[in-house]
Amino acid sequence: MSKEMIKAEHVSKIYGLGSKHPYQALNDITLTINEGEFVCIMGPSGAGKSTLLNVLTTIDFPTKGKVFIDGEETRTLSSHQVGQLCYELLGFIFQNFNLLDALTVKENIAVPLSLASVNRQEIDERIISITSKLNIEKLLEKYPYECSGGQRQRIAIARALINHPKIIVADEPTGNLDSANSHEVLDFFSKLNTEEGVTILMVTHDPLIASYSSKLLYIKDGMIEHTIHKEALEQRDYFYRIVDINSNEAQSYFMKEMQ
Ligand SMILES: Nc1ncnc2c1ncn2[C@@H]1O[C@H](COP(=O)(O)OP(=O)(O)OP(=O)(O)O)[C@@H](O)[C@H]1O
Repeated sequence: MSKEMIKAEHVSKIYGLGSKHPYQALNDITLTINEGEFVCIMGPSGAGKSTLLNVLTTIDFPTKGKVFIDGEETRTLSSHQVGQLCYELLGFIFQNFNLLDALTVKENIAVPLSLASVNRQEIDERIISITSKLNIEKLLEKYPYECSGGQRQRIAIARALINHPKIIVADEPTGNLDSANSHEVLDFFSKLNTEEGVTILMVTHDPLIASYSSKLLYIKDGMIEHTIHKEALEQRDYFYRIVDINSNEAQSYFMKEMQ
């Protein structure tokens, strides 16, 4: 049986609880993400995609319900333990890259290891290995603002992977890239997933990007509306199913708005 990497039990998230205008962003979500799955979260703007990603990965915590990462219930951990869990298991990649312009590319990539007091030689070896895989080994002494968007995204990916995470967490990771760069990044993620068994959890708006996943969670109004498994489907047929769900949902939204 596959190992459960992330599990959510009856998770709800209410922003501004106790304020005049509380907002329920997630409503009673239960799900499991097994080791080696590549899960995409899709849904309309404001549906709760980023909130779900954040709550599943310790960036935020549920108002109600429980989240487990590798069997640990996140709410019960101290902030030190959360930091340790993130370092050992999770690699984060965001749309806006979150690179530090005052540091060189090499220093940016080394940040997670420097924070964990890994020795210099080990840091250098890991940087050489990951940057050559991502074809950015010539950029190490540059600063992020001297690099292109595609290069910056690869630097952010290198930083996320430098601690050999078991789970990659990505929120619109290709949102700022052109389609050639997006597909290069997705091919890289796919390889990590199929060849190294890295679990991937990703938010995207793009059905073509989502068609690289093995499971799609379509969320609407803070609830999981559809779950689709790729299983034996060809990527093309899986893509069409994802497109169908998105367009059916867009159509019913339009009909509701027009009434
Ligand atoms: N810190 C916050 N305080 C109050 N409400 C919030 C907060 N963060 C998000 N929300 C609200 O929660 C809902 C879900 O937000 P979320 O960012 O998860 O949506 P999303 O599906 O990722 O949207 P998008 O595709 O537009 O990025 C939205 O209505 C948003 O306005």
